[in-house]
Amino acid sequence: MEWLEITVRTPPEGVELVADIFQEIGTGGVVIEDPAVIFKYAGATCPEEWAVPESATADGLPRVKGYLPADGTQSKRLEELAAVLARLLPGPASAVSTRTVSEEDWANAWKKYYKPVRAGRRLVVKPSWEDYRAEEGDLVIEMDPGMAFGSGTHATTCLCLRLLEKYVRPGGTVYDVGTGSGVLAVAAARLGAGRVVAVDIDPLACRVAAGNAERNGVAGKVQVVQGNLLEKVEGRADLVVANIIADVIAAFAPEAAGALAPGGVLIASGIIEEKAGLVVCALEAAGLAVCERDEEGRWVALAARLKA
Ligand SMILES: C[S@@+](CC[C@H](N)C(=O)[O-])C[C@H]1O[C@@H](n2cnc3c(N)ncnc32)[C@H](O)[C@@H]1O
Repeated sequence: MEWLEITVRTPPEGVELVADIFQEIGTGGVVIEDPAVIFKYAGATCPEEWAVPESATADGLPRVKGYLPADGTQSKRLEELAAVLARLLPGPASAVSTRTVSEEDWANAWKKYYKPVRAGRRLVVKPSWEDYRAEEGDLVIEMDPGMAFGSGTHATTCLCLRLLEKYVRPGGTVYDVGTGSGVLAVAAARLGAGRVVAVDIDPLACRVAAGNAERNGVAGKVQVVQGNLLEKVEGRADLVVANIIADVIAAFAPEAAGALAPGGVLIASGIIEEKAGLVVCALEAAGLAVCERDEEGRWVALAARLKA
């Protein structure tokens, strides 16, 4: 099915009005891209996590987008929109542009950029729809991340996979906190962990993670739990891995330390380099000694052992 994407650039005070007009001409939901909001949140967390197209912030003006089915009635409704806009928001400040998007392309566009990636010495993460000829010794993990984070290609995930190769012990228990697609939980199980608990706060991620555990033949080892950090998980693990963001990791350090068996290891990722010091301090305060630091670009991952 094809859709007409209508974009109206407007001064901030026009955003609500344009959104109302879209509702009136029957676009259903609207998308608002407001540079002020984007910068507020991107600045407060870290810009690398926000894949914001440059066009969305180029002139500092908000954009309101609505979608109409490209079914032959769209020209009439576009005319209505132009007439109402001219009346209510006169002047060059509000500009309308359109493009046709196909639902199929839209839902699947990301797939063409997702190719098998090697992380570490043995692990290879491959999309479920791609062929890959495994080399001797490869541990191939098949992923379909859907809408969940964790295709395996992000630097923060690769860092975790590399550290998992070093720290997973055969038969050990692993907690994967913020499992997303389940990529790290599946990797831990394939690397020989005896039991893996994969937790995510997002129910959609939990469904995707369970599907990926099944796809990789490790559903019997991987228990998926929906919950906040380790609130719903009892007992101790030999390894806890958490790829979230620096502030969450720092706050989570005492809970992680409490969930580790003596000598157990926390692998923490999703840490932008400016915040690595803050995380190291939090880990040490929680009784964890940093034993390894790995980096990719501006991302840092840490392995820290619970002091005996
Ligand atoms: C950056 S993704 C990591 C996904 C995957 N583990 C990977 O390494 O590619 C972070 C995940 O943490 C989850 N998350 C964020 N805050 C959480 C919390 N307080 N408790 C559990 N999961 C959380 C998010 O829903 C998201 O799926």
